[in-house]
Amino acid sequence: MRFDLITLFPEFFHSPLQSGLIAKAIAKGLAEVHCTNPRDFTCDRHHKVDDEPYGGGAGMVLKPEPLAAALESLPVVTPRQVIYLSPQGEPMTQALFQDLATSVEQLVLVCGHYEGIDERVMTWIDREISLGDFVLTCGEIPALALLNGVLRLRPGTIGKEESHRCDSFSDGLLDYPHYTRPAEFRGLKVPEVLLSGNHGAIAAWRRQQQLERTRDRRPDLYQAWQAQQSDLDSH
Ligand SMILES: Cc1cccc(C(=O)NCC2(NC(=O)c3cccc4nocc34)CCCC2)c1
Repeated sequence: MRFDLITLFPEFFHSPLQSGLIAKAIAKGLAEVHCTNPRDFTCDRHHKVDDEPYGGGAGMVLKPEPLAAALESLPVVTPRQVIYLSPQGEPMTQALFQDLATSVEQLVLVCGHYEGIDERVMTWIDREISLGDFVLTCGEIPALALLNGVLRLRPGTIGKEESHRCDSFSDGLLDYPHYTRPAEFRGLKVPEVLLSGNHGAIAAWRRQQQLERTRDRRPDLYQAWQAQQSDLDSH
């Protein structure tokens, strides 16, 4: 899978691309990640990538020419999607990651800065996706989240030991609590069931924990899960 990051700050991605999951996937040839800087596509002496907003107001807007030129400079691998990371986008979910991981060979991720990008750049954008409803200073952080979430779902990227991790969330529940050695730490004990070796009881306890935590902490997820369950039961 090929990822193209359109970013004014390619150095932002240097360390994340050299560590962990992404580095392993790149080393295994499962992914290519390229950064393209719109500043390299400016024609003026000052390499201007932003300008004042028409209509006035504070802040600056990313100019359309450098972004469009950067996008048009990319090789095209199909199927592809050009995504603008944006607070106006559809929210990131595990289902969205699954969809992207299985439906495209190239993901172009456009990262905004300042107040955003000139609206005319949307001509080149297929989809807007958001990390969530809050204010950030840049689109690079959401881009990295999307890259990580999609890449880990591609076959071969993560070992078997990791793959169960998404099981709980892929059925829409929060995770159960995790423990490791020592069995007692500062007087804090590990739940007995986990030391029992009774795998049926352990699985039941974990499922119960997932349900309780989801019900208590995320009633929205819990309701969606219940609806999904009754759908499954009625078929
Ligand atoms: C709720 C709200 C309303 C108005 C502005 C902003 C805001 O944060 N504007 C600033 C920018 N925000 C993001 O890019 C951004 C932010 C959050 C999630 C995201 N998921 O993808 C990209 C994301 C846009 C251009 C550069 C940074 C946020």
